[in-house]
Amino acid sequence: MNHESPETTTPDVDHPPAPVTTLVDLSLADAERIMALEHLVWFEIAPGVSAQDSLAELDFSRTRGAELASPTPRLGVRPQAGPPLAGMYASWAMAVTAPGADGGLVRLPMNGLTWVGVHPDLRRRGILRQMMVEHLHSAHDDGEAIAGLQAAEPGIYGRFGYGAASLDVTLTLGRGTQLDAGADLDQAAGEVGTHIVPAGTPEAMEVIQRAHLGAAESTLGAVTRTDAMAATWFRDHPVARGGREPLQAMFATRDRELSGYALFRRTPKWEHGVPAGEVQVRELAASDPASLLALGRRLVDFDLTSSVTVDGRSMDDPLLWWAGGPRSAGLRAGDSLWLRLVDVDKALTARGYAGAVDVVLDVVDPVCPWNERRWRLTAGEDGVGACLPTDADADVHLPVAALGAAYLGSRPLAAQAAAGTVTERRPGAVAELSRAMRGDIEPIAAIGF
Ligand SMILES: CC(=O)SCCNC(=O)CCNC(=O)[C@H](O)C(C)(C)COP(=O)(O)OP(=O)(O)OC[C@H]1O[C@@H](n2cnc3c(N)ncnc32)[C@H](O)[C@@H]1OP(=O)(O)O
Repeated sequence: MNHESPETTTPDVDHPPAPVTTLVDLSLADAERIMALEHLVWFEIAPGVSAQDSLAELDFSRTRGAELASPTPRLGVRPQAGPPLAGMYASWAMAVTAPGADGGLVRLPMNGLTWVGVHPDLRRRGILRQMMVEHLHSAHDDGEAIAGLQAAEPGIYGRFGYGAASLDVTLTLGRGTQLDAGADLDQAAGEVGTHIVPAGTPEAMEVIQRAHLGAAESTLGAVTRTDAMAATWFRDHPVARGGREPLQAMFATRDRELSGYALFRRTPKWEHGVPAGEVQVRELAASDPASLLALGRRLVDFDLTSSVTVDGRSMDDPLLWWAGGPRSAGLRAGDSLWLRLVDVDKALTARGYAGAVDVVLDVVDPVCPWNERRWRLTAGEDGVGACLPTDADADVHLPVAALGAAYLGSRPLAAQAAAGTVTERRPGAVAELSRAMRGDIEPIAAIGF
């Protein structure tokens, strides 16, 4: 599919004309110009990582580039294989765990956007907008009802209909932090075995992926990698990791069954002869609280270390409260997963509800106009939902981003109404919808992608 931006003819110094760009498929043959763009956009060159290794994670069936239709010759540029890229984006066929019917959870496909970048010479001239329109329209054509991303900057994606649906909570725990979980969990955690292996081998990567998918079944908000992504995700580049150790995997097992994993690195450090090594935990997930407790206890108990930083947690994470709460755990938080309902009806039918609901939604969505209409959302006491077009009067008027924000059961619509984003047209409708969409616990942060 090619979308072309309209050509502007009136010169305007403050608002330069939108460049005419064409969106094209990218392949490994474009490696040189992809890396040239990426280096300019991210100015973050990992030493020791080849272009081939960097690009191995991309799914080239879902990777697109923006080419200038008429590139002008540029002084000081050596000839390249093709015209330089004005921008690019890629996506992966991922999955997310959402609230299900009857108090359960449901795993749903999610189009995960990544590698978004526009050449600095061409920024703020509409190229991202062109790529986002194509991305969301392609997802619609391909039947992908839910799209997600992690935003490099928080101000970018709301205008494209994404809402921040989960928080990324980082905990910093001192070595030896007491994790007070109560006698029953203490006993259950005592029955969980843990062991450490280098994460970068094919054998370890296969087990990490199994543990990752297994834990996501019971973890609201969990975002998962495909098997293909997993095969390249944890390759370790000795030069790029600097003074830190190779990535390590810690596995939890109970009765020889895999029940959780942690991925971490330690950085050696000494202060006046006292060991002060730092542990950085990149991923931590378990299928049950006892396995999480067993992993957590080992992570805060490494010799020669003094602190452990754990990324990717939630406000309801047991680890946070076992450690004594936000002040004891040095809590910091930011936005994690941004969700976008590509097809409002399919996405709202796919998740479950906390109780009965019957509301007419008047959805505003200029980027995906097929959503911009009134929809009747119903669910019975069993929480099984259905969302169908209707001409009935609206009960709630809201932008599509508000539904993305509330989709994982966090960010209640009642709170969004209080903030002025959502408007009630029938008294009581916002509370009814808000309660039905609310989850029992806060979603976990997404993995980095
Ligand atoms: C999922 C991910 O991969 S997130 C990674 C995003 N990439 C980066 O941050 C890398 C560095 N930045 C860039 O490459 C570019 O500046 C981008 C991709 C952020 C923006 O690309 P541009 O082509 O300049 O955006 P474009 O001109 O299409 O702007 C579209 C809209 O977004 C707004 N916008 C663009 N960048 C930002 C920003 N960083 N913060 C807030 N608003 C922004 C524009 O003002 C414009 O708003 P409007 O349409 O409401 O008037």
